Amino acid sequence: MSRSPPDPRPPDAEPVRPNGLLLDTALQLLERAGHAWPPEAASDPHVWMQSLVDGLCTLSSRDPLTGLLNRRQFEAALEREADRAARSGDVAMLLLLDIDHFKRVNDRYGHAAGDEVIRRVAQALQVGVRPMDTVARIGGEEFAAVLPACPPAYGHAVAERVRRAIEALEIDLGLDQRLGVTISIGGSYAPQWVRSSCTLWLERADRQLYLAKHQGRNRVCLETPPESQVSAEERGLLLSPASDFLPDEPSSTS
Ligand SMILES: Nc1nc2c(ncn2[C@@H]2O[C@H](COP(=O)(O)OP(=O)(O)OP(=O)(O)O)[C@@H](O)[C@H]2O)c(=O)[nH]1
Repeated sequence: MSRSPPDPRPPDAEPVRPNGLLLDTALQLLERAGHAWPPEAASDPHVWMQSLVDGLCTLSSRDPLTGLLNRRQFEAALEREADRAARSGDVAMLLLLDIDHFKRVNDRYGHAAGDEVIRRVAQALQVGVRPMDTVARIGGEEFAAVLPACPPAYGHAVAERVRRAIEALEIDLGLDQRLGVTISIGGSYAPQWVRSSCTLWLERADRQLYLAKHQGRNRVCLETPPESQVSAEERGLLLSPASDFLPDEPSSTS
């Protein structure tokens, strides 16, 4: 006879009722976020459950204002990219982007206008990079992007393209009001062949962002890519098949 698993919660804890409070809360959250249920969800419980789970996953991984990834998910993506750069020797670039004088936008036009500016900047950033790049909103008016396979020869051009696209935005605030904003961008590269920490990678980009702000804003500052400390011979060893490292077969004539 099968027995139910032990309940680890204290004996006086409220029972978790799948159709009770928990579910109500989840449904309220989805409703507030404007979750779109597929029409079949009304008649098919599997579709309903899948849509519920998908909706909750989206809520926990995306920024509700812009739909971009949130900071937590971005850090996970950055970890994966740092690993890949260390293993493959691929050059990955990290960009940190911060809207200039954003406080003035809120103060002058109101918080709703500020939100609209954040949404439009997010859209411009998303379309300004490749589909393989990861873009996130990591703070109030701060964004980040990690761009795999982005060598220094292209890095500046890519960041400049994004900066110019945002500078060219004409943000419609209604009542015939149009607003332009600028953005400062700092960037750094993941060290190839060496597993560094994402914290250090972020700190280096943040230093460049500070420089961009300090030098007058509306500009791109990228660090000089770190010189690889790995020699060509070592790289060869890293890429060789594992069989190259097996000890030689003992000779039968010795
Ligand atoms: N509308 C809106 N404003 C936000 C949001 N999150 C943060 N902010 C505002 O963003 C502003 C950030 O201002 P600061 O950090 O002083 O920076 P700044 O005015 O952009 O100046 P610099 O970065 O130095 O160019 C603050 O006024 C915050 O209240 C949001 O989600 N919506």
